[in-house]
Amino acid sequence: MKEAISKREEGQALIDIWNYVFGFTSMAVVKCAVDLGIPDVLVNPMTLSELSSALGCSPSALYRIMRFLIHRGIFKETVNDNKEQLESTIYAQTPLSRLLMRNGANSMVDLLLLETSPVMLAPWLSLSARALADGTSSFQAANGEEIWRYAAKNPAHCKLIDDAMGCLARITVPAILDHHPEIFEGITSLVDVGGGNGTALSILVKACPWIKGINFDLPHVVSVAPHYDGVEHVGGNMFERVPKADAVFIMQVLHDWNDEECIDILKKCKEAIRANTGKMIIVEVVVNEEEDDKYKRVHLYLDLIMMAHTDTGKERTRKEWEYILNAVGFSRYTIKHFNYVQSH
Ligand SMILES: C[S@@+](CC[C@H](N)C(=O)[O-])C[C@H]1O[C@@H](n2cnc3c(N)ncnc32)[C@H](O)[C@@H]1O
Ligand SMILES: O=c1cc(-c2ccc(O)cc2)oc2c(O)c(O)ccc12
Repeated sequence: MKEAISKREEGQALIDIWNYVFGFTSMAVVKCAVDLGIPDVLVNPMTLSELSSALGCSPSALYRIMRFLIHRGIFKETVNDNKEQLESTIYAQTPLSRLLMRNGANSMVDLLLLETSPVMLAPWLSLSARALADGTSSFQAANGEEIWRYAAKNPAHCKLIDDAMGCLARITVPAILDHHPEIFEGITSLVDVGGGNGTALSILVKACPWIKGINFDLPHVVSVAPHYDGVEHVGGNMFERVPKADAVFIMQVLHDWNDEECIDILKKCKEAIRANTGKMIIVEVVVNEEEDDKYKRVHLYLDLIMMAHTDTGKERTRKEWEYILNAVGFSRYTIKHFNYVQSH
């Protein structure tokens, strides 16, 4: 019996291994579909010939791309009810492809464009045993600078990062407001440290008009940030000084840094919050090592993204966050969970 199981497992392994040898194909074909604009064009079901003429691309190549994406559940193929047309099937959207529409609800396009950019892909190729052994930053090995200095010197890439983070903020901030609106009660001013182009704060102050928002990031980032009512952009360095406010909000920033750097950043944040009644709001992933929850794969992806894209960043478990919070002197804290997605 045991031998039969191991034979079956070995057989399955010979199939599964190809997911890792050719895994990049899925990302590349999804990127191709987004570049072609297939999710946006296919708002109404179309035949292959209608889609290829709408996109201006070869029907034979398009057929093969759609065949792959349908197999992965990104589009679907249904019976063509229009009997006047020769083609018996039509292509249609799915919930997955709607997330790849450039202006769709919860669009993930800007994050996909960041992750599939040559600058962000290159570090994965230098994520070698040597780099892991001597702690060389893969991003720096591939691009010559650590990510934030690189972004300061390359405005186009900085925009890719800012747009990607804005795309995430449009998903995470509404989820935070939906699950935990009480967090923002009693706050009249809030500084978003590492707030990027201000997308997160623009959503927050719209939902909480009693809050004055200060979007704090590096000078080269805020200098090109759009105007938002209720949001003041301030340039600076979070390792030196953070603008004062009732509350400090810091989202997906600490995971870019090691423990000592996080402690330094949070000490500057602690100095900035209103004495006695001020509030520190940290939005980060908490890796659940005990059980396999449905977000664990995303959290582990993210941890490796930090390994590839930052010098010292990582995702952290509850215990690892508690070490940092205690080291900063936050004796009292509450960990509130929220799901990125509204799992109906
Ligand atoms: C991963 S992004 C997070 C952006 C935003 N909080 C969000 O979640 O959408 C990290 C941000 O930290 C900013 N940052 C990096 N080093 C900084 C520093 N020394 N001072 C202030 N901001 C910094 C970057 O410019 C970037 O906007
Ligand atoms: O490439 C990234 C992606 C993220 C990221 C992705 C998804 C999330 O839910 C949160 C964050 O964060 C990054 C980051 O903080 C960074 O410094 C560089 C790259 C990325």
